[in-house]
Amino acid sequence: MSAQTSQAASLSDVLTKPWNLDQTDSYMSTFVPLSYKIMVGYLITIYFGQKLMAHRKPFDLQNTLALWNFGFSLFSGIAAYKLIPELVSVFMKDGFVASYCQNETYYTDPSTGFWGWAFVMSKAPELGDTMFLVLRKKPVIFMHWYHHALTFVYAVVTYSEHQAWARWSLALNLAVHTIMYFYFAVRALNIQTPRPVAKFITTIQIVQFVISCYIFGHLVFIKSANSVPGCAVSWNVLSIGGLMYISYLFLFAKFFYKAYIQKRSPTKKNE
Ligand SMILES: CC(C)(COP(=O)(O)OP(=O)(O)OC[C@H]1O[C@@H](n2cnc3c(N)ncnc32)[C@H](O)[C@@H]1OP(=O)(O)O)[C@@H](O)C(=O)NCCC(=O)NCCSC(=O)CC(=O)O
Repeated sequence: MSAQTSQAASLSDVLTKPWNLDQTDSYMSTFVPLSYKIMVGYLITIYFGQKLMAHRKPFDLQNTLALWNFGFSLFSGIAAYKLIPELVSVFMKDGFVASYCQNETYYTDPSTGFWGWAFVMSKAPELGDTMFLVLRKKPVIFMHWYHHALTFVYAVVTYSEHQAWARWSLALNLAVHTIMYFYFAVRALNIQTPRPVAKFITTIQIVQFVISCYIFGHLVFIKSANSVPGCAVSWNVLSIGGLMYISYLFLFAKFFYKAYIQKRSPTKKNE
């Protein structure tokens, strides 16, 4: 094989050339290892960023943060609009199990393929959420940085391994994030919202993780018993994702208990 043909596709190839899964896979073959390095860089930046900010005044970034959050809310809304109809259509046509076992044209279709990939890639700039917390000298709770770091790497791996389950993961997360980022944008503008609004958002986050855990449990069973031949799921994703969703469910349930039952804000001081 010549050096030219073995060269991986670049980000601009994926963005500017017509959608081609082989090309995206080629790009992702370099992005997967890079995502682990980005995750480590992210954790180091939080650590040293907080140390650096310890003796400085917090930056006043209200408007930038509002714009940032509105941007993510809008992006999530558009991506949800592009991806959810495909989930509904597969669900109606082939049933619930098929919707997390069969890829169909999810990855090869130019619309769902691209928007699914765009969702995964958006997890990198989403790490910027934490930089706003650091620069504004707000507590960075364990649940926040753990969630951001792990979700990023997990999303990249899941997409790269063409998991049919991604269809659910993306639809759920995009729907929740459209509302959550809108809430954060409104809050960044210092607009007060009734407490039930936050409670509703935490609830839909928890519902998202309950559905994810249920599907994962079933996928473990399917994979172990090979009861659905050709089910597009790997042990790699089942093990990382399974542990991830169980831990998220636990952390968000604990957050719910603290914030809305004990009424002690978990984000106003470190846990
Ligand atoms: C209702 C929630 C969305 C938010 O609850 P909170 O108690 O944190 O809400 P709050 O209104 O008291 O305070 C929000 C504070 O966060 C600041 N803030 C603004 N934008 C933010 C952003 N993009 N990410 C994290 N924090 C942000 C606000 O300025 C405000 O600070 P101040 O008022 O002090 O100026 C909750 O369910 C939640 O997720 N809390 C965990 C915090 C978090 O980081 N969540 C996002 C990632 S989890 C996620 O994304 C799950 C998923 O995948 O669905």
